[in-house]
Amino acid sequence: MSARNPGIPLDLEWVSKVRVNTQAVLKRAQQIPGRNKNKKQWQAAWLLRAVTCIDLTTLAGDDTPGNVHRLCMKASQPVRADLLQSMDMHDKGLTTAAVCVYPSRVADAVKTLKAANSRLPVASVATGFPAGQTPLKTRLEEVRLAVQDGAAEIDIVINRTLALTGQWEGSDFIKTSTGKEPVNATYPVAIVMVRAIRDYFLRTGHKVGFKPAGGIRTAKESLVWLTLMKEELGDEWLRPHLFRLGASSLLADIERQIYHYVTGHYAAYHEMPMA
Ligand SMILES: O=C[C@H](O)COP(=O)(O)O
Repeated sequence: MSARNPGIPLDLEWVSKVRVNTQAVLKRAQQIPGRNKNKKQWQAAWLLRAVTCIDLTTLAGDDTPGNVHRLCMKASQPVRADLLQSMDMHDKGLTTAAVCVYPSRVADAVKTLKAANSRLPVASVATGFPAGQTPLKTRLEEVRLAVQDGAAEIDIVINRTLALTGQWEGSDFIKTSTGKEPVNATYPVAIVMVRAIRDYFLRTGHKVGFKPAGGIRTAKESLVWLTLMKEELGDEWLRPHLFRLGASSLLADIERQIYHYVTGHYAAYHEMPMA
């Protein structure tokens, strides 16, 4: 994580002055997918970078200690060792950025990672995820309990009622969505959000991170997200302290593409077991 954002007094005049040129944003969003033309080893390098930015996530009602254990092991060794060896990346300590689970599964994740001698952070969604419609008292208690169980990062569902009525302040990271909505991370919305991050940085000097989440499933999409971040905010926002991809199944496709890069053919699904 980057240095904490101390926040600034809420300036609704600044907010109300923001204007978005919808047509220009939509045009820009259409262009970005065509802008990453990297081939072969450069593309493989970008895919490995994407892996380091993934919050490998399981947020299912039927999560168990068992599947959280598998998720953590996968996050600690996200790409098959023989593939990394072929790319001379076996000794770089490649991991995802974090694992992301429900508060009640934090202790399971922490236990597995500790046993595996991994320093990977555990992120917990909290505060009445995904609707966020629980009282402040229980929201705070949920955060306290997740931290007590060892969560290093908390994905807070903002109180949208307060946000819509202009009662909000700064944060360290902003996330597109919970991943549980019919529409989640989209490029046009992301462009508006990252430009707000840029404005905030220019005005205050504080760097806020960005996390698109929900429905990001293909290696190709991960490259588009990296391109968007690089072009809109610069190279520093291509690193896990300022950029995360919240995703449950993206890693599987990235590993398949890396397999293809290394071997020249696609792996059968049974050759790429995924947590
Ligand atoms: O924050 C993470 C998202 O809930 C994951 O969404 P996904 O299962 O569509 O990848």
